[in-house]
Amino acid sequence: MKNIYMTCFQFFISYLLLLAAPSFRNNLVMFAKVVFGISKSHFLELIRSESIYLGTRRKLSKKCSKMSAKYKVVMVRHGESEWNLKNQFTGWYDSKLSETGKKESTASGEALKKSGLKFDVAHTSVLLRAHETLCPILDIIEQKDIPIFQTWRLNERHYGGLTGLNKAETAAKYGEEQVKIWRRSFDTPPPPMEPNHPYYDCIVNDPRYADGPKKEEFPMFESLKLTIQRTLPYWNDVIIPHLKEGKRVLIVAHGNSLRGIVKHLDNMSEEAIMALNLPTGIPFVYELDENFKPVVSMKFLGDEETVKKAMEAVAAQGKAK
Ligand SMILES: O=C(O)[C@H](O)COP(=O)(O)O
Repeated sequence: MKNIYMTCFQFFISYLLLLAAPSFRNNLVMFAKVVFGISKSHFLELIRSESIYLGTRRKLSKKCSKMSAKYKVVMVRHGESEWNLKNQFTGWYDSKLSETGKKESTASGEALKKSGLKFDVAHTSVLLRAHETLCPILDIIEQKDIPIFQTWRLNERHYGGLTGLNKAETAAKYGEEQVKIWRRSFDTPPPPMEPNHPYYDCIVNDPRYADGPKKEEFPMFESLKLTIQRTLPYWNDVIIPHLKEGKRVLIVAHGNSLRGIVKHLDNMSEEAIMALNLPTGIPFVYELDENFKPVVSMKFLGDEETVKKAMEAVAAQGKAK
């Protein structure tokens, strides 16, 4: 009985705080503190992760639903790679798909087949894991003959000196916060890849880069901001013209090159994009209006719970074991 009185009292106090405190966020923080007894930082972290994933998307789809769609683009982050499996920073290292990654690619193809989506053109990076994801997809949807455009501009962001390091071990050494900054901050880049780095030669001298990037633009590290600076020209100069020609576009690329495109399309803030972790091998659909603004935003071809769990697993890769 005493507990019931106590709970009612807490709700009453919280209600008064909701009316009295100056900002809505502070109100919520106080409400959570009084009723659930959780700290401000914990509560803000909860708001951040939940609201970015659910709230922002709901807000976007509400805003979008009034407009009419003219273009459709489907994006897929490649399936799990061997280095994803070993939890190593990969960037421009050319890791192959793991066995799970191969199954994810097949599952992507099957999801696309089930949804009846067809394409006129596919765009991908020059990295094997993206190509190994795209091929079974096209096979399953019986569209092996469509033109495929490969470009370094859709490559994963270059992880610089972190390339090859284990993410959990790096978190244990430098702290989870630092690893989160390297992985998810908008404009703090990882340390550069120096010429004595074990993977420097195989990346810089890889013949597939003979036609670009130019020597002076060849990255030695990239933040998300820098990644967007080389991805967006491709979106604007190649993909948009294809859409304007009425082509249905499929993009198979990487966690961070796709995050850059998503940030651009959904006009996400630097803070909001930090919380987005794209899962491997689950296609997602954008429908765009005549001005290339989303009418349908990041609609995954997978059930919400599976997608959410897969996103959380990607976020957790940067935790110390
Ligand atoms: O390059 C990598 O290591 C991954 O493909 C993307 O990694 P992230 O989720 O740590 O940015």
